[in-house]
Amino acid sequence: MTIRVAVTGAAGRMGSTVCQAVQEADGLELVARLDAGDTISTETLGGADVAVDFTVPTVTEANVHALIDAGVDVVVGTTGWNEESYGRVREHLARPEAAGRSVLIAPNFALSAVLSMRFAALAAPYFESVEVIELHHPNKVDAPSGTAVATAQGIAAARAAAGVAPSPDATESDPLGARGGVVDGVHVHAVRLRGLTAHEEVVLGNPGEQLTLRTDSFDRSSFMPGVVLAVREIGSREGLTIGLGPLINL
Ligand SMILES: NC(=O)C1=CN([C@@H]2O[C@H](COP(=O)(O)OP(=O)(O)OC[C@H]3O[C@@H](n4cnc5c(N)ncnc54)[C@H](O)[C@@H]3O)[C@@H](O)[C@H]2O)C=CC1
Ligand SMILES: O=C(O)C1=N[C@H](C(=O)O)C[C@H](O)C1
Repeated sequence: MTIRVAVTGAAGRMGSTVCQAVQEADGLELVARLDAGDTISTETLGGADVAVDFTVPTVTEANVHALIDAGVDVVVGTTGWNEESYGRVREHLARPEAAGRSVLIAPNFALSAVLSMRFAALAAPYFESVEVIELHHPNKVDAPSGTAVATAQGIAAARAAAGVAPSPDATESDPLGARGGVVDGVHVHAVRLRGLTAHEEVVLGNPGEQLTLRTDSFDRSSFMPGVVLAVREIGSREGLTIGLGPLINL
């Protein structure tokens, strides 16, 4: 059976790459390309079964609610989500009129990044210190990256479950914010550099040793197998799924 796919943010870097990947994938058909200024409705979605949203953090939540109302399942790669916005989607999906609808929201669809997040959570309880450094192209509008936030949250949860103390840090003065942002107690640093695409390092330290986990998306093609998998699988899932991990037994 063919899965009909609409893309919101279709003119963007990710959206246009997704359109091409959908057109090249067996069993998928691209039926609508929407971007800023286009209304989301049953008509404009062109009979889609699934919509893929790669827009901007300020609009993605509204798009997801509109897409659920328009009767499609939704795969979301846009960043900017948090527990409150996840909660509103869960509440929407629980309404009778949304019965059977599913949403998957993943901060990163690249296998290397998904595995790196998992490895970081596994390693985090075994080290005194851990910090996250994300590095991206300078056109990115949000910092830190959604991946870095999710990585830090996973690290913090693993350390809390294991009863590990906070990373040691004697800093008393930091007028410029040079120690970066802090997500659930984990320091996160953002680099924006022309020439980069999407990269992340998790550095973990003990006396006399360091573990570095690094993931590099050199090209947006790295995200496409995960997006296509999510499009294929979303119809057989219920409610809200967060991350690609559950689809690949991670
Ligand atoms: N989950 C993942 O694996 C990945 C996630 N991302 C995230 O995807 C998002 C998009 O990234 P890029 O494609 O690089 O950005 P981009 O700026 O190239 O594309 C965003 C597109 O959304 C459009 N847009 C803005 N408002 C809209 C609206 N109301 N309705 C429909 N379209 C609208 C813009 O016109 C633009 O074409 C970002 O949040 C980024 O962090 C990026 C790469 C991988
Ligand atoms: O904006 C990007 O480019 C990316 N955004 C996502 C994020 O913020 O984590 C995923 C990937 O890092 C690329």
